[in-house]
Amino acid sequence: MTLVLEAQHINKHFQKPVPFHVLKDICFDVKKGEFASIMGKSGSGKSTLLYILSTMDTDYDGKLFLNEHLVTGKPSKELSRIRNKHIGFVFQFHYLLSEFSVIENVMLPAKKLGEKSHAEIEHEAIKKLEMLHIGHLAKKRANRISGGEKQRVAIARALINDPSILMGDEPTGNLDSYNSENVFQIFKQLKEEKGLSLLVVTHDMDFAKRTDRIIEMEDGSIIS
Ligand SMILES: Nc1ncnc2c1ncn2[C@@H]1O[C@H](COP(=O)(O)OP(=O)(O)OP(=O)(O)O)[C@@H](O)[C@H]1O
Repeated sequence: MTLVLEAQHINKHFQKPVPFHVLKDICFDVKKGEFASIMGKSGSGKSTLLYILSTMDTDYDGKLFLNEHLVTGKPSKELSRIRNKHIGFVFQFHYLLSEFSVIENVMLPAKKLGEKSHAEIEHEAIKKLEMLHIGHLAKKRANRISGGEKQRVAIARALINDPSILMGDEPTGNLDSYNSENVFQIFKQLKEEKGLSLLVVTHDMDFAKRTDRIIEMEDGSIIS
């Protein structure tokens, strides 16, 4: 079975304010089409791990593979390109550019990648927005839509380059139960219909128990 993501013996230390071994020999993988969640108490190292797995943090020991290629040690420019093309990221806060329209926000990562024409990117962005049932919001300014709609726009933006894996750091943490369920159903649909792999840090047990696998962390280690 194809491994989309593989972490081998990831260790990380913070030096300040005091030396601290924050991630201890983390080993796991995410298979193609798998929807996994990471749970654990506050401070157990979930976000620190996710930032390494998403290639945003390169200061660690161990090896990280994406689509079975080693990404550890690659130069930052190459990593940035790999990240933009292969990893979609959804945060607790949507980080949309409020002065831009919804569709402009969604198009940005594809513009940055620079592999398609403006018209092709626009067409893709409309498709993504329609898939998430927010096609009618395309021309609206990003600060003129609701919180739940903003998170769906952030998901459309994360999907614009057709990534291999979608990662989320508390993607429903700022949403009410209706919109949280909506996001869960979108993720499930992406897995089932597109074969997308998903890895989501969450505190929401109701969310996590419906994913394929819960990776539980405690004090910087995976305990189950
Ligand atoms: N830049 C940093 N320097 C030093 N220590 C840090 C730094 N960032 C995080 N930590 C510490 O590392 C530990 C893990 O933090 P992390 O944010 O990964 O936990 P978490 O499991 O995601 O927590 P939460 O659920 O509250 O978001 C915590 O003890 C935190 O205080």
